[in-house]
Amino acid sequence: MKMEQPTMGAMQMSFDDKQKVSATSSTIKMSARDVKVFYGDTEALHGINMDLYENEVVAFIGPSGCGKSTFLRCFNRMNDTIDSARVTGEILLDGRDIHDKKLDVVQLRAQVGMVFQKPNPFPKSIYENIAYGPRLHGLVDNNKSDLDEIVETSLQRAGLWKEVKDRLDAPGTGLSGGQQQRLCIARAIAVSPEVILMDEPCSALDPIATSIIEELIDELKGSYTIAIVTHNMQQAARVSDKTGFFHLGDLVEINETREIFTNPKDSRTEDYITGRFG
Ligand SMILES: Nc1ncnc2c1ncn2[C@@H]1O[C@H](COP(=O)(O)OP(=O)(O)OP(=O)(O)O)[C@@H](O)[C@H]1O
Repeated sequence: MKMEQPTMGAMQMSFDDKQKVSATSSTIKMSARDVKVFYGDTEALHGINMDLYENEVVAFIGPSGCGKSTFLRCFNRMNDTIDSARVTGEILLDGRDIHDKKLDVVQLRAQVGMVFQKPNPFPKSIYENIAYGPRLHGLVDNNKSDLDEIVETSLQRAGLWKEVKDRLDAPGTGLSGGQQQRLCIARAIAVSPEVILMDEPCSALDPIATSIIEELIDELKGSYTIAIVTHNMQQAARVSDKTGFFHLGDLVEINETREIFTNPKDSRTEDYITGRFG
């Protein structure tokens, strides 16, 4: 995929235009402590430490293969689904170890929802795409009006309600790519998550659909903690409060997004954001 490589000057302008304000949240939602991930014998992540704060958007940037997606998947144990993957270290959600044997992984993945690169609605109606999770998690007693309300609220929060309210029985797969991605966000929202992980959620979308999702991310952070992997540095600058730069399986630095793009501490970060390597 082609990467945007804006200059520092261009990046500065986008900050000035938006007058982006630094994050103010101080409550840690999730923490990673000395997290390593191995695929077979290969160590892909070399002991990462990071805190995700409530109501904050953190962007993970870095060259292809540096471990951004692998690290993102640690927060809801999606690496468990990869046979060769082994995770060590500690990941805490509200101070609780998510690898605790008593913890229900299905419940964890509702609390820590995920949106993927390619929109992946179920081959079901728009309504059923949203209703499935709340039913599975017992959030409603199959009470139609409660379920209707969850479906409507979730679609509203994902900015899709107006476009689909008259065709809730139509297949989710019949929507445009951008609409499908918002459907997937609505599906994640429907099970009352606290954290939403997004793995390049706009990479398959056109610029208009991308900007709708970016606006949505800005709204959603009022209610959720969001971590987003992106190849697009302009996008990281637009949507995130903090940015972490990864390189060869290490988290080189994480800081306020403005700092990362205007005053990086590590020469590797500077080389990356100025397009010297990618
Ligand atoms: N399922 C897997 N099996 C074996 N190795 C894997 C697997 N998934 C990722 N890796 C390896 O782990 C390393 C990190 O990959 P990862 O996909 O996390 O990086 P990334 O920064 O998200 O890359 P990209 O930006 O290209 O998506 C790479 O060397 C990759 O080849």
